[in-house]
Amino acid sequence: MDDEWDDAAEIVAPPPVVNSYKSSYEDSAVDEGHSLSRGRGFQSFNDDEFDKDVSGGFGERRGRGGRGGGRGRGGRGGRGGHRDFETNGDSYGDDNDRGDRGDRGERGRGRGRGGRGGGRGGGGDRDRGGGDNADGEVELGEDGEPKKPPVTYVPPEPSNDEQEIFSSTISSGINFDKFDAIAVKVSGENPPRPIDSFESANLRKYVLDNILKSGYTKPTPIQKHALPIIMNGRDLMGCAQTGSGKTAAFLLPIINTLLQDVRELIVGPNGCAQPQVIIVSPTRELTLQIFNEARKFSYGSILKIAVAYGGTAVRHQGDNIARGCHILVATPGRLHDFVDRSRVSFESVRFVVLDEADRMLDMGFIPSVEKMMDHPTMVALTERQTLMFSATFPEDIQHLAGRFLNNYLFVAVGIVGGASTDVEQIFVQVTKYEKQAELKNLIEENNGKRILVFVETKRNADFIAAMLSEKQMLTSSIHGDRMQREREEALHNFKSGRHFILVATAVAARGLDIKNVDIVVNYDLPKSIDEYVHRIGRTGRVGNRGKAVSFFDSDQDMALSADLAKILRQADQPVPDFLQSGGTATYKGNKYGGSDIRGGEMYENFNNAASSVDQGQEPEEEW
Ligand SMILES: Nc1ncnc2c1ncn2[C@@H]1O[C@H](COP(=O)(O)OP(=O)(O)OP(=O)(O)O)[C@@H](O)[C@H]1O
Repeated sequence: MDDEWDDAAEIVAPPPVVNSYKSSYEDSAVDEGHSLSRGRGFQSFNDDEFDKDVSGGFGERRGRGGRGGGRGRGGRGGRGGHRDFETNGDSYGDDNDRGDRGDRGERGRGRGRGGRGGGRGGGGDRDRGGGDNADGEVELGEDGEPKKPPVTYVPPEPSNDEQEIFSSTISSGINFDKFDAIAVKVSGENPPRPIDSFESANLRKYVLDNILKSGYTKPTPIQKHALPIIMNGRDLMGCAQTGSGKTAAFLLPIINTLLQDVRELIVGPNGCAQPQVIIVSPTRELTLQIFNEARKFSYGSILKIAVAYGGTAVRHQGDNIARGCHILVATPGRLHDFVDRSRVSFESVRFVVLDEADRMLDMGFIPSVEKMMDHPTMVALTERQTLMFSATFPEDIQHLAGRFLNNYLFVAVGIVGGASTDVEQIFVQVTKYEKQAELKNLIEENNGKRILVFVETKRNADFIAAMLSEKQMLTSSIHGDRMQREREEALHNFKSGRHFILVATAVAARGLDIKNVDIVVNYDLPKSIDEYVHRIGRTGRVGNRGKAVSFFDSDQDMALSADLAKILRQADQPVPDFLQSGGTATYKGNKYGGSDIRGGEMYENFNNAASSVDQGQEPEEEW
């Protein structure tokens, strides 16, 4: 179908929006989401059409039909008015998600979970399957397959209220100044000198003003190094502990460069937008968060920021993007949807950022990243800057990363893959039968504290949330089987304090910056140490103290014990006896600021890394 847009590169300013999360989320009706596209000289995306014939390629294996009704999600009946377990837990789901999550892929270690067994491919985010109607019955299409309703969810418009925009920051805590004592290792050719202060960083006024409005008084170590490196045109692989300001470390210099050296915003023929910055991250919620951070740091400037992530109406995002954007923040699946439709191309790219880069380069997401980096329209490696950030960066993944980087600098603040020392890590030895009672006790003892509970399966997330809600403990849940509206609502409820407990799968493990998370509970421990580090990093951010309580079940978790013991020792925390005898650690972080794989010795894992990618496994986007 011919769905040409206006050829003109004319940019129409987006309409002012006043919507807040509150008002939008409290309206449970599904918004058709057409409003922005009408009468503005742009031809809109047609969601139905978009959904129908997106073809091959990694990004768009969205697998909508397969998930939804086919798996008998009858248990989700009543989702329309569902309010996150305030009434009762009606969403047990019934996917066999133990198996689904088999190839979590962290560090390619696998830990014996095995692969998923095909059929659910997807190079990035995947729009939610439909197929089950409100009564939990499966609607079949002409082909007998579960019918795919178009995704109609239009997320709330971001606020334009200055106060709201700048209120997202977590205030720095008492240990913020201790960041400066952390050893920093910089390697690579001719690194520029780190900055001492934002004021001395040669930033443009807009940027500096926005930093001050954000309440930042001095840069964190990763910011001290990353700002001059990026502003000097260099590629960077940056590793620093969770909650230490990596987002601003790349956004500030990028925004500064865009404002310093302004280039025309190009919207090519047929409304194909040519963003100057592409930022990809592995989850929808993190993508949205980075989008809001980019809006914050560019507030008041001419820069246009757009966002693209799955589970939402394509038309709405497409229309925004088609107005032209300097910065596009996206999940890989939705990004490729737009690229394959020639709605986005990479000709004008100046910066490519992989946030949570080790995840983006693990065997699940690497096909999407390769597809983007090797895309015919992508600017050559030497003509763009490529930036990668994460708190964990296994050496095998660093090797893969090298192919996308040009003479890069490597900055490691503290131990690569180490846990934030501001998080007190407590372990409780339990059997699986004791976990529920243990969790209830913990919540009762910490009445009024904000608690983020991680579980391994989507089913368990729903089950635990329902169980707690029945006990009058207001709880939300977030996982890959919930609709995007529900996911955002759950996160909003938790962030706003409406619900004090959020039960989550690994979908919430990385990057999310939520104020006042007092305790992270690992109800189930993850299978990889990296994920453990990211999960507990949802608390204890920017110098605030946090606490993580992990239920250790010897029958399930023994394989992780040596890595856990090592992480604890590195953080100078006591190691319980039951973690002492757990075999060999796989995690290689050392006490001296981590390592740049170009140093030599670490090439040993290279072959393993390459072969795991060759298997072409899908990413675990449906955590
Ligand atoms: N220089 C600073 N001064 C005070 N607060 C800061 C500073 N830089 C960042 N922050 C705040 O610190 C919090 C954590 O930052 P951010 O989310 O970028 O951490 P991160 O290192 O990316 O963590 P993760 O590894 O979990 O993704 C945010 O609320 C951010 O606004």
